[in-house]
Amino acid sequence: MAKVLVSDPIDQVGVEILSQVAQVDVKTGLPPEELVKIIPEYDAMMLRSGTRVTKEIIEAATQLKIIGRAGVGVDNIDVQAATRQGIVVVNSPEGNTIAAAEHALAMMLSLSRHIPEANQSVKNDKWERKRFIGAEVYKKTLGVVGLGKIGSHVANVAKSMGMKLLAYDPFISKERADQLGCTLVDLDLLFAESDYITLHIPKTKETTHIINKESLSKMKPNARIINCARGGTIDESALAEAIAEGKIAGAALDVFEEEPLKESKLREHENIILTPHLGASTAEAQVNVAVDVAEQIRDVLLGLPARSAVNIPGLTPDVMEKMRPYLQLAETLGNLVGQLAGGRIERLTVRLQGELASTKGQPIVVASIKGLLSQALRERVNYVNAAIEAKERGIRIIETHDASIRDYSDSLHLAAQGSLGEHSVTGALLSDGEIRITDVDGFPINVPPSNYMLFTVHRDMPGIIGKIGSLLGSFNVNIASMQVGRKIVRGDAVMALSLDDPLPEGLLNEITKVDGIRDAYTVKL
Ligand SMILES: NC(=O)c1ccc[n+]([C@@H]2O[C@H](COP(=O)([O-])OP(=O)(O)OC[C@H]3O[C@@H](n4cnc5c(N)ncnc54)[C@H](O)[C@@H]3O)[C@@H](O)[C@H]2O)c1
Ligand SMILES: O=C(O)[C@H](O)COP(=O)(O)O
Repeated sequence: MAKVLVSDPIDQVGVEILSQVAQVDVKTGLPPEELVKIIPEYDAMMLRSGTRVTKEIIEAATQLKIIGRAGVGVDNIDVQAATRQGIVVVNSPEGNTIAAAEHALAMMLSLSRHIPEANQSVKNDKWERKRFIGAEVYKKTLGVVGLGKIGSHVANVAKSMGMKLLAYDPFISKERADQLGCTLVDLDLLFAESDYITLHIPKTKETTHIINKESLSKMKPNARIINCARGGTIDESALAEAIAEGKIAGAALDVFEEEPLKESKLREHENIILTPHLGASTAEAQVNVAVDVAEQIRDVLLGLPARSAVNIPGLTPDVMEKMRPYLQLAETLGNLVGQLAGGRIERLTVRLQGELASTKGQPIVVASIKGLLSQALRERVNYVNAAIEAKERGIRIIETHDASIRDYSDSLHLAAQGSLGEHSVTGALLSDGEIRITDVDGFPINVPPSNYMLFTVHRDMPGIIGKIGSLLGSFNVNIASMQVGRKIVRGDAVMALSLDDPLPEGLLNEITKVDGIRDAYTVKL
């Protein structure tokens, strides 16, 4: 039975789903060295932001097939290392959207009305009504940085509270911003005009310290900042300083450069509200993310695709289901052309032909690469790491689309340029989904792929087919089917044989010695 390690607290419903297919061990708060020690036993891992899945842990994870993040952010996982090792990383992109948005809104209102301090004051037996004069958000300007799922929900609610909305998100269209009632502006204008600034961005190179000493100096003295997105997007010491000097009015932070928060000046100011990364911590969100991710882990352990894999973009279950026959075709052709080309492959061209040309090529390209590398890497190559493995081997991938119809309404053409020369193959699907190899090196044929195949390039002359047949017979190799493709009579031709048995050692060499044979290749599909 498969084994799943749950290394952060998740809702019990997730554990129940995983238990349908696996032994589930819930071991939270393990130090990294302990994780490195135990991870080789596990097929899957499920976590939240509390576990750092480092390169060392991934390299020790020899059985691991999937890492499930019960939440959105995967910045605590070395996704690159996982991808290289063919481990799928999945998350729950929407399970905690509402929880995080509501936390940001709660932070904004708490800041405006001094709720945490007022609460503390009453609990300390005081009644300080004058001390806690607040500010209304009605008719104030909210600057939303990052207008994705959470930013959009915050904008929607803020609009209904009568706020004016500015937004900065270089990847969002004006139409989308208009729909949400937001005016898209540049960052400097957003900083200068906003009374409240809320961050809903991932931490990237561009967003690291997007709020810093300089941007803080552009803000209004009454500006209040909310960060329920990611630590590191704000320069915390610059923020503490700006608030201490009265340059801005306050901040509410749920996420920090280092978590848990260590010694920090942020703790010193009354008008800074701090929560311990609680954005996703609602009962509802925890059920949503646990179900979403546990189901994906269960599916992957059952050999099914995951719906939100962050490192197999575009290969959702829908796409996999619809494209399955074409992915199989691409893998078969990739495997075939890789073996025909032999040696070191330098370039793979994938051409989607006929009606297939209108399809998104990426899944087919990935499947072609997987097939191409399968002889060298066996089960180590999968949809997750195929592209990265090709890149690391210096294989240039070219994807082209050609809508002109040939013999089949749609077909796939692969050409591999290698250290030993260039070879190409074309294949198509019959109406029942069966694969046909329809062309090898420009010679038309029509053969189904089979486990053991022999391809020869020879002079089209009498007797040659008989000689090959007798030679195979003398080695007790049974021919299941045979086809010859030629362009002109008595010119060059290609022979494709499907064999019931593998070629015995030395036979290929004998075949190449037959008069008229130019080349011979054995292939195992
Ligand atoms: N505090 C929490 O507990 C909690 C909970 C959930 C999500 N989050 C975090 O909130 C953030 C937003 O999550 P989401 O689900 O809305 O993600 P999302 O992907 O839907 O939205 C992110 C938006 O940021 C935009 N963006 C990217 N780079 C940008 C840049 N340089 N400048 C401006 N905008 C940029 C993107 O275009 C996108 O629209 C993530 O970092 C996520 O990890 C935190
Ligand atoms: O990225 C996320 O989903 C949030 O940061 C939530 O993190 P958590 O699952 O550790 O609460």
